[in-house]
Amino acid sequence: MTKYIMSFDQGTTSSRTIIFNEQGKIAGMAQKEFAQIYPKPGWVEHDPMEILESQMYSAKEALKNASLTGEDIAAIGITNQRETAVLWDKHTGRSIYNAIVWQCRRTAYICDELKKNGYDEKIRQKTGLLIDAYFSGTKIKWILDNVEGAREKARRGEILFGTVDSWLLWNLTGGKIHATDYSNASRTLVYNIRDLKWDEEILEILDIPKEMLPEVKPSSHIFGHTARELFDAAIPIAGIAGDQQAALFGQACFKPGMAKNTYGTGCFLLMNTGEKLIESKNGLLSTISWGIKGKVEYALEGSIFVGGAVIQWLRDELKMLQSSGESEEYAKAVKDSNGVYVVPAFVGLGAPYWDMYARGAIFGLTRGAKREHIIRASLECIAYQTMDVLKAMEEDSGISLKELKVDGGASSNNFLMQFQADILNTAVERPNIIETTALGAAYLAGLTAGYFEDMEKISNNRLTGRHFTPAMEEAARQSLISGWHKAVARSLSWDNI
Ligand SMILES: Nc1ncnc2c1ncn2[C@@H]1O[C@H](COP(=O)(O)OP(=O)(O)O)[C@@H](O)[C@H]1O
Ligand SMILES: O=P(O)(O)OC[C@H](O)CO
Repeated sequence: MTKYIMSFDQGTTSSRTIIFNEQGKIAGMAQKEFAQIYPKPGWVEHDPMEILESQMYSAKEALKNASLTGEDIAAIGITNQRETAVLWDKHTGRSIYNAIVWQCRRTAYICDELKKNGYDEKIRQKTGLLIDAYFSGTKIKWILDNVEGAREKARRGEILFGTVDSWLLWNLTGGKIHATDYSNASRTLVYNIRDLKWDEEILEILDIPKEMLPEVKPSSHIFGHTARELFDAAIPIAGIAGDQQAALFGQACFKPGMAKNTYGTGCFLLMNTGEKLIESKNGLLSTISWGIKGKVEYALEGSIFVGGAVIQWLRDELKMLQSSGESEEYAKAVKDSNGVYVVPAFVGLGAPYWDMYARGAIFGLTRGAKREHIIRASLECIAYQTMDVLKAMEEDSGISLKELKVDGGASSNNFLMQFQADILNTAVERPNIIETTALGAAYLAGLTAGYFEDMEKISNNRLTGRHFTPAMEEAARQSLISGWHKAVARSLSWDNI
């Protein structure tokens, strides 16, 4: 009987399940959006139960769409929005606070304190990360500081922490397995990516009890089996990776120097650096890409906090669009942005600026500025931000990319992809399947389950979809870029001066 791999892609705005066959083709899929909770400016939360329920709903729908049952699934792969922190009670299985989302800025004051105490270099050396509210460490501390009795219970091992993969794994296995993989652990700010251990010293600085942390396992590994009542089958959960690392795997970027950019809620440009841990001098992160067969490999990462989310903002908050896809027509309806620049620093700016206090702004408005210009400028800012991190990456790695591999929801926008190629003056290559995050998790699970033979076979599955070739005059390019940098400079430090 033919079997399939089921991927759970738990993203920032929706939970998706995609079922793949042996050629990496999609046999069925389903998706469910869930609520974004903004209790205060700059704060972002999710309800952990809604994360779980939306994921389970999409899994059942995907099976139905593909006319399959749990018995047809050889293995499950999990991939997830990273850094988002969930704390739950081991006995009741209930979360003790909403999930604090990676975008949330509430712990900026804890980060300032850490910086004031001179921990920057130590933390960078050990974790490959910078001190920023983005990562899980200060979010865990915040919950422990703010939920009465939580720290004592955590010390007794009664409260558990997990990134979203761990939360799903715990629930899928009926509360039996508390684990994560190397790639997710490397985003917590408390994991030593050189020694491959939770870092006792950083844990002490943040007053986080070690007892609450998950076991860290390889990304391609049998973590456990689903509780039989969920899918009428005990399916092995055989792969876990953070969504950006999973996309790197799904794009078959297996060799050092290979890179991809994913355009989802944020944008994340990752370059495989193999077994070498490259320290950035230009505001990028060093992170674990995956651990397979007793070996971990590293990546350089440029994290952009708001990518496709700027389009979602135009749609949901400003009501300028009915759908995200519509942005393409509006952008093409005008010949340029008419001097308008959008800086989408809604939750500060990530790489390479790392300013927790930058805030969003629209510059260059004149009486002639129309809705189309603002929509176009919103798409353009996604490409400018990618240009900034790509430049940093080329400097750090000494590698000049001949072509940028892209994926993620917003990469379906042809205007954006052409503008990206133009502004980079580098070709952009979009694969046939832009769901590479889910595909990467399926590959990781399928390798362990013996479903995919090896990484070479996986590389052969990759089909190129469309190439975008740069076509902008150099003078025009330089002039647009300088306008962008002027706009960014004016949005910095907005919230703390
Ligand atoms: N055609 C499009 N043009 C521009 N943005 C888009 C388009 N389609 C989707 N998006 C944006 O991409 C994001 C969704 O991409 P996805 O990869 O599903 O994200 P995530 O995994 O972060 O939830 C949303 O922010 C949405 O606004
Ligand atoms: O949900 P996504 O796809 O935007 O990914 C979020 C990242 O993992 C945050 O680091």
